[in-house]
Amino acid sequence: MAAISVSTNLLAKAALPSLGSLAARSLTTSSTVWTPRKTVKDRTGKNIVFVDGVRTPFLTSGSDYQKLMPHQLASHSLLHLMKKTGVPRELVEYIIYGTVIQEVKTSNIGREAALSAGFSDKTPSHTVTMACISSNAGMTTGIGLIAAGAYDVIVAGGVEMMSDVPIRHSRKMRALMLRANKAKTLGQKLQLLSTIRPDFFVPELPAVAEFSSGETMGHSADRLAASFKVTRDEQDKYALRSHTLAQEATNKGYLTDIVPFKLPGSDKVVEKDNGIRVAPLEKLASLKPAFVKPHGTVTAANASFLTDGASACLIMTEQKAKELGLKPKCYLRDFVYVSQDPKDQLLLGPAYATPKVLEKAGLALSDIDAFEFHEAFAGQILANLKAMDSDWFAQNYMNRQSKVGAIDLNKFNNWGGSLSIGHPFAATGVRLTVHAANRLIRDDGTFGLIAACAAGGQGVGMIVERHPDGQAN
Ligand SMILES: CC(=O)SCCNC(=O)CCNC(=O)[C@H](O)C(C)(C)COP(=O)(O)OP(=O)(O)OC[C@H]1O[C@@H](n2cnc3c(N)ncnc32)[C@H](O)[C@@H]1OP(=O)(O)O
Repeated sequence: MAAISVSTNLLAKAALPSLGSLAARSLTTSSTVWTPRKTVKDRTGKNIVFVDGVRTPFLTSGSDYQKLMPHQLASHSLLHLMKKTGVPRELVEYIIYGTVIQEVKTSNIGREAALSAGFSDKTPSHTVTMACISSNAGMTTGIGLIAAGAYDVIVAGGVEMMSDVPIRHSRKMRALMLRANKAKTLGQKLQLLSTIRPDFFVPELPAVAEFSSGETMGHSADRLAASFKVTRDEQDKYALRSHTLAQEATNKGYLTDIVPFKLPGSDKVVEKDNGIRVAPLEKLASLKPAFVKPHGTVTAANASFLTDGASACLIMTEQKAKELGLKPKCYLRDFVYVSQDPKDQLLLGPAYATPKVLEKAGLALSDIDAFEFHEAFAGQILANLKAMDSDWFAQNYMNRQSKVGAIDLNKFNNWGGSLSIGHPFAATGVRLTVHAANRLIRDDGTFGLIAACAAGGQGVGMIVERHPDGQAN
C-alpha cells in the first residue's frame, strides 16, 4: 500500500475527551423510563439479546495467573456469568468458547471449562479460533444457532493464557520421537539415537506472527503506521489517552464486567486489571522501538501487551429473557466479517468493517453513541481512523465514492481499550461488547459499534442497540 497523506488533525482529535462531560452524564437508573430514538430492524425473528458479560481481571502475562491453566480462567468467567445473571447453568443449551494459542491438553477448552464450572454434562460446547476476534466469532455463531432455531440460550466467550504457551520440540526431534515409539528392538532405538544432531534441540516457540508472511503483528503495525504517516508522538499520546481513560473508568467503578479472581492455594484475590499505567509522556517517548529497529515507532507502551484473561457472555432470545425475568443490556443487531490480503495491511479490519456494518444496519456514523474498537496498537487505531477519513483510501481500497468519515473521539473507547486494559486475544470481543453496552446505558446512548482487526487480515464489525430494560450494574 502506498503512503497516503490525510489532512485531518488526528493528533488534536486524539487528545483526551473532556472527562468532565462524560462524568456529567447521568447514570440511568431502573426508575428511568428510556425509549430508543431509533431502532434497527431485527433480521433473525428472535430479537436476540445480550443479557450480560463478565471477565476475569486482565493481567500482564507472567504475573498472578502464571501458574494457572487457561480452563481455570475460562471456568471462572462461565461460573460467574451465571451467578451474576442468576440464570441456572442447566438452562444453557450450548457454549461456544474461543482461544488462540491453544493449550494442547484442553483443546476443546469450552467443554473443559464448562465441566469444571459445573455445567451440565449434557450441554455441548465447541471451541472456536479466529485470532483476536475469536469471542466475536463465538457470539455470532451463537446468534446463528439461535436464528436457526437450534437453541434459545447460548453462552459465548474466550480465554488466553500468554503466561504459558506450548513450546514444541523441533520437527526433526518430533519425527525421531514418533519413530522411536514404533521401534521394537534396542538396536533400532540405539540406531535412532545415533541420528540426533545438535539442531534437533532447537525448540519451536509460537510467535504472534502471520503464518503466510512470517511478519510479527508488531512489525505489521509499524508498517501500517508508516504508510498512514502516523507519528511516534501521535501513537504515544493515543496510548496515554487509553491508559488515562481506563484508569478513570476503574476509579469510577465503571468496569463492572470484572469478577474478582481468588488465586487457588492463596488468600490473594485479584480484583483489577494490572496493565493500566498512566506514565509521563516523556517516559513513553524514551522507549526504544520494540519491533522494527532502530527506526520503528511501535514500542512496549504504544502496543497492547501480552495478557492473560477470560470472558463470557449470555445471549438468548428476547422472549426467553422475558420468561426468565432478565433485564438484558442490549440487542445484538448486526455483524459483518471482512478479510484482506494479510501480506498488504492486515490490521485495517475496523476501517473495512465499520461502513459495511453501518450500511447493513441502516445507520450512519453519527447514529453511533459508543464506539468500542480493539486497540491492537496505537498506530493501528490511528491508521484505521485516518483510513476511514480519507477519500483516497475509500476510492482505492474500499470501492466507495467517498470516505466513511471522521469518528468523534468523544464517543471512542471512553473507558480505555486493549492498550491499557489488556488483550487476552480470544477474550477481547466479549469485553468490547460489554463495554459498549454498559457505556450506552451509563451515557444514555442507543447504538454501539464494535470493531476489531485480527491476524490473517480479518476483521469484525458489530452493532448493538441498547435494550430498554438495560441496567448499568
Ligand atoms: C490484531 C491483534 O490484536 S494482533 C496482537 C497485538 N498484540 C501483540 O502483538 C502484542 C505486542 N506486545 C508485545 O509483544 C510485548 O508487549 C512487547 C514486545 C511490545 C513489549 O514486551 P516487553 O519488552 O516485555 O515489555 P516490558 O513490559 O518489559 O516494557 C518495556 C519497557 O517499556 C516500559 N513500558 C511498558 N508499558 C509502558 C507504559 N504503558 N507506559 C510507560 N512505559 C511503559 C516498561 O517500563 C519498560 O521500560 P524500561 O525498559 O525502562 O524498564
